Amino acid sequence: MEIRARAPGKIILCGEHAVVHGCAAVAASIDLCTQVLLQSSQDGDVGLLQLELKDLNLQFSWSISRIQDFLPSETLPLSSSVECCSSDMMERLIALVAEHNIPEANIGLAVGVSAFLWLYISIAGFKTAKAIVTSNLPMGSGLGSSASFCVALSASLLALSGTISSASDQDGNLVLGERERELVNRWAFEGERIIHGRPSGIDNSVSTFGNMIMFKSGELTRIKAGLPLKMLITNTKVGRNTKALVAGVAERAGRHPEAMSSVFKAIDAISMELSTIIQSGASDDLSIIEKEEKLQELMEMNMGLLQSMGVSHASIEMVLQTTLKYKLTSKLTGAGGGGCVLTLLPSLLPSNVVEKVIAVLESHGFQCFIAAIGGGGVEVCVNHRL
Ligand SMILES: Nc1ncnc2c1ncn2[C@@H]1O[C@H](COP(=O)(O)OP(=O)(O)O)[C@@H](O)[C@H]1O
Ligand SMILES: C[C@@](O)(CCOP(=O)(O)O)CC(=O)O
Ligand SMILES: [Mg+2]
Repeated sequence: MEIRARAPGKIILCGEHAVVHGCAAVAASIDLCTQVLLQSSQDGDVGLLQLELKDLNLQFSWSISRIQDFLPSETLPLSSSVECCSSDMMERLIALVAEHNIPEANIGLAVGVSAFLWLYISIAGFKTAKAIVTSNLPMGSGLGSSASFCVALSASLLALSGTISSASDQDGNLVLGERERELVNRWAFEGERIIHGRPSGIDNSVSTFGNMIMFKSGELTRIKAGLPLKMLITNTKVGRNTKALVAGVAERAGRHPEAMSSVFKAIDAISMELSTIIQSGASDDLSIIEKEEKLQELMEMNMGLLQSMGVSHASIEMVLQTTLKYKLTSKLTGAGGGGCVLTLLPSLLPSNVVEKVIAVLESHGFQCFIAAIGGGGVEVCVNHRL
């Protein structure tokens, strides 16, 4: 049997970090994704669990009996009853991963590989298989590579275990119902927990369900954009780690509870207003230009509040200043501390201005692209004949 799953990355239009503290945030899927190819029963590889991270040219392999010796197996696999990874289990997973020498430059991968092992064993049990992962999402840049990795893995493993077994459409993709997507999402959240420490759940939700969502206290509301949105994404290429940044914000909130709670509350109000504007249709009293101006103002306010949380970075400030010279508004997206920055491209902006701003940003060593926003969520395709 061969299973393919693909899950999109995301941009957060408003509300990152505050969403971890129960406030509203707005996110949309983008057309960059992580793909997992899961091959069960490889000839000659019986008794092995293999993980190949193709883009990084890294391979991991464990004998199933070694994993069984290492992990308490009484309750596994769990597949339809989602459970979180205990701290004892986490320590064992880290020890299993540490048996492989991960290059120092990729050391952040250790938690991703631990999440793989946890999801694999919890959902599929001790089966022989090989997972080949590819992604065109920059890793650790704020575009939700961790969530799309966990969503694609969870979906493929739930299909392998037979827990999700819907009919296929004409392209061979499983037609996933709401409950099946919900199960994928819950497992992916447990994977995100291993990578992020304290995720809000917004990234795995938008990767699972796609399109545009508002997310608050674990509740997802779908948003139908009535306004065409075009965003330039600038990757500063400054590496950072979501777990550390989220923990830093929590520590600041611990030191200044009243002030930080006001910051979070302001962001909540900004997210609500932003989602109302995005959803308003063409028949609304305000013209598209007026709506875009409001969005720019809200993005600017959100960025100011993110600065007050301590998650900006010199590279992000450089993008803000550069785009401001062209009267364009930008804000960081994701956890900040480097990573990616969004710039709203208003509908009447001449294309030569976009070209000029991209040229200046790229001359600083940044990488710019325009991603399509709001495509579908996770897709799974099962081939029983292989
Ligand atoms: N394709 C992948 N293979 C293995 N691990 C991955 C992959 N994509 C993401 N990860 C894990 O997620 C981490 C990056 O997640 P994070 O810091 O949340 O940034 P982001 O989600 O914005 O890309 C990586 O260090 C790695 O542990
Ligand atoms: C900072 C946060 O709001 C988003 C993190 O996104 P990313 O991992 O940087 O793509 C954390 C979360 O919501 O779990
Ligand atoms: Mg992440």
